[in-house]
Amino acid sequence: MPVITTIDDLKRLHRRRVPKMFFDYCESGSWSEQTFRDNVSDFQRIRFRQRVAVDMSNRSLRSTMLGQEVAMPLALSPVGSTGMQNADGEIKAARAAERFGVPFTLSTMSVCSIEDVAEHTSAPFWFQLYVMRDEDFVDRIIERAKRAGCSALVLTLDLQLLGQRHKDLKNGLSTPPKLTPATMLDMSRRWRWAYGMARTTRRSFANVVGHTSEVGNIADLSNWTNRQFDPQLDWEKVRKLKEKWGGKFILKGILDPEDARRAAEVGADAIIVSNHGGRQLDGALSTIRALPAIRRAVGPDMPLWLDGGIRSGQDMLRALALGADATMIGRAWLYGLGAMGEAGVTQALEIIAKEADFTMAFCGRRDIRDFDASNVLIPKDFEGDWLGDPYGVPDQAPSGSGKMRS
Ligand SMILES: Cc1cc2nc3c(=O)[nH]c(=O)nc-3n(C[C@H](O)[C@H](O)[C@H](O)COP(=O)(O)O)c2cc1C
Ligand SMILES: O=C(O)C(=O)c1ccccc1
Repeated sequence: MPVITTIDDLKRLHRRRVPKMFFDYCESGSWSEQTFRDNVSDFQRIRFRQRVAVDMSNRSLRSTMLGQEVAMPLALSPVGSTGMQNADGEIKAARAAERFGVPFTLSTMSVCSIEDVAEHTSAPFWFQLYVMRDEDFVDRIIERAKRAGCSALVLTLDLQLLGQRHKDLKNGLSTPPKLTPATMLDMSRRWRWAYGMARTTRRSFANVVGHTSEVGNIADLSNWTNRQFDPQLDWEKVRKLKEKWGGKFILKGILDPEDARRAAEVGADAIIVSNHGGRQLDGALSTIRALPAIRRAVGPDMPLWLDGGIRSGQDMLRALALGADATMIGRAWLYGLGAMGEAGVTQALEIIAKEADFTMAFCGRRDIRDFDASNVLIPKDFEGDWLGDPYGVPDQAPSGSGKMRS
């Protein structure tokens, strides 16, 4: 058993313990994967300002998201098919998040159902909705999320079509997975994973199966879901869904300042700046580079959460410094889950918290809520210099001038 001290260590163990088909599913971006890579590498360009001889005792990572107290300003992003990375994965991840004190988001495309996760946790979680063509499906799943006590609806806007990921196509990834002699051999070699999957009955998209008469009878669930993603989603539908839900309403998948303004106009309680982890529009900006202009577009008071590319506590701080109020992680917790189940998700959260805590201290901050643009150095060309620039880069560099978001 290797010593685990970083998110990368968890990823290596995930790769070893989970069938290649599912590891690849987690680790892919669309097409050339440029945006997937940029999401991670653009963070590295932001440097910290080391400060000394500042009292570093009594530090706090605590913050709030939608008025809810959180152990650190970070939530678990929704990840479809989580229960295929590790048996009962959604329940394990939700429990790890609850124990740690950060929100968990359950994907529409989950293996464990909404009710099943609610039964195995006590803190309310958030439900992520994919808008499907079948309105009856959408109505009923919203009702189920309400009944299960979900405390916020996260509406994902960047998947009206499913992005093309070469690895998944080459691996023949589908639900249920295609079982060839090669994939079966691979699965049997990952004995921990296989043992877990053999013991559980949770092996398909439980939120969807049995929900309409169509699903449950068909052999290839993937086909049904891919056909169901709604290409006609528009802002009017978004507004109606907000009304239908009637509770805290979060919009996920915003990457453009114009769309961020629209999201604020329809009354989103929070906006998640996201490009779906580089899995949808390849060649789009990384989320950390898109963030400052989005903050300028929506003003200081709109809750903005950055999602995409976060692999350390340092990245979480960088996002806060560039204008986010909080952050979301996808793969970072999924690596933990694939590597070691619930304990792995907990370890991912502990790694991030520890890195953030030390980095904050070295920068002369004791309270994460005070970490801001004055704590980092941003390269002059960071926001780019694009032709016909909708991102409106200001002449004045934000660093050193106090909070970028105020
Ligand atoms: C394997 C995988 C499955 C995902 N499934 C969903 C999903 O069902 N719903 C959703 O809104 N986003 C989904 N996403 C996107 C994540 O919520 C999140 O935006 C992304 O992972 C953030 O990037 P990061 O992995 O670099 O943290 C998925 C991402 C991955 C890697
Ligand atoms: O893979 C994804 O990114 C995703 O969101 C999804 C789409 C369909 C089924 C499961 C997850």
